[in-house]
Amino acid sequence: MVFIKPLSVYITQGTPIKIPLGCKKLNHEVEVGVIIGKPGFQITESNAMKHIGGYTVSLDMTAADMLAEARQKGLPWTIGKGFDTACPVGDFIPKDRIENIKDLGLWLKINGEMKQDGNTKDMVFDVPKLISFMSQYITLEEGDLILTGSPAGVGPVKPGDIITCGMHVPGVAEVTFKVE
Ligand SMILES: O=C([O-])CC(=O)C(=O)O
Ligand SMILES: [Mg+2]
Repeated sequence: MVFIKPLSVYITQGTPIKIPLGCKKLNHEVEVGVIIGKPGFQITESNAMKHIGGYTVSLDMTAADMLAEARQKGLPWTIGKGFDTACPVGDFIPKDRIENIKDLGLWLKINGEMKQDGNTKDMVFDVPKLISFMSQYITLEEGDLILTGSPAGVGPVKPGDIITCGMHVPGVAEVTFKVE
């Protein structure tokens, strides 16, 4: 199952995360962001890594109550996943800085308290599989950003919270966002 966020909803550090109108449960989901470096259609799993340009620490911010309602009614996820500021991203991490994308630790803290601490080795579908699957249907373009699913510990944020997140990789800077 894949969904799309509008291009206009991604933000970088310095811009606060805003709770969408009427949302009563805004969840954090830290995810590895994969940035496409070389376009492709119907990419095989064995060729998938060649299409990656780099990575970023990403947040799949989710209006969980609105998403739950849409899910229950069988309606699209557009607002629950695609409201303004729903896709905070960190700096570009060149591909060669990540030794093994299948064994990469990522974490998220709220106000200094660890909430998510996972590893890509626990992913249901690994990164090459995700790239291959999506590209069977959608041409991937240079600069496309694929969020890859969140580890355990997803939960709500509230106004004033400071979210920090990062990867367990020496030299990869942590990312900070404020919730407004
Ligand atoms: O919100 C969801 O149910 C799905 C999702 O984005 C994730 O698991 O990362
Ligand atoms: Mg997610």
